[in-house]
Amino acid sequence: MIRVKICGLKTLADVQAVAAAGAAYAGFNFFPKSPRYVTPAQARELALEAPVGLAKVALVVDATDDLLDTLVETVPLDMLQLHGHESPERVAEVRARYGLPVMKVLGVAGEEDLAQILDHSVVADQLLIDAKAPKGAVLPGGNGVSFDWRLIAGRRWLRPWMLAGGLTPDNVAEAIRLTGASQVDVASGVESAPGQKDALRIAAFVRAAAEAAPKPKPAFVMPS
Ligand SMILES: O=C(O)c1ccccc1N[C@@H]1O[C@H](COP(=O)(O)O)[C@@H](O)[C@H]1O
Repeated sequence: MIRVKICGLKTLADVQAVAAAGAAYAGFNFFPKSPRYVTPAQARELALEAPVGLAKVALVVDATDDLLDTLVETVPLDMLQLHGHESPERVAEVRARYGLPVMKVLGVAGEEDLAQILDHSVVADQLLIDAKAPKGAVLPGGNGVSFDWRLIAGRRWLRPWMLAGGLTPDNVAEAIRLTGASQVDVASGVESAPGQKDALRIAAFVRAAAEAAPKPKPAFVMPS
């Protein structure tokens, strides 16, 4: 089974579309420059509407303890997604301070970016392997940019991981087959305009990911 995270939900209709499609994670974005930004109070209202079983993830970028304190006190959360330049030491600190699972995002553009994944896999609960943001981009993620998936084909890490970066309903199946990902994350690829989620694209994305899941091998039957 492929677990899908839809990131950057802003409305109740978004939460309903994500739940109806069968996604596993709903992401709320607390990076103020993002077109997907929500305030802690808005996220609280949305998170309270999420059905049981839909994990609520807070996306933050180099967040201060003050922001994290506010989020954890305001929003019922299941996971923190650290999408900035957080060091392994900071990841460990956040984990210890809040007692929530932490997913650390690592940006990949080339082979040289793979070592950092190993460093973080010792401390994070999950890893999110995303494309590195293009030079000069305002957003550190959510740019609809992919990396060369062959760089991580067949690789395994110590922790559960997700693939992100430029995924869409049209390419997610190929991305899963090439990388062996069992979890995928998308923001812009299921939108009709920046920050505007599209329920049909969300459903198509989750369906395409599910169809790409490796099929269980039939049991071997001894010929008589
Ligand atoms: O989506 C954003 O606006 C965003 C802002 C700041 C950091 C991360 C952000 N999004 C994350 O990036 C991945 C990939 O996005 P995309 O699918 O390529 O648009 C996304 O899944 C979010 O976790």
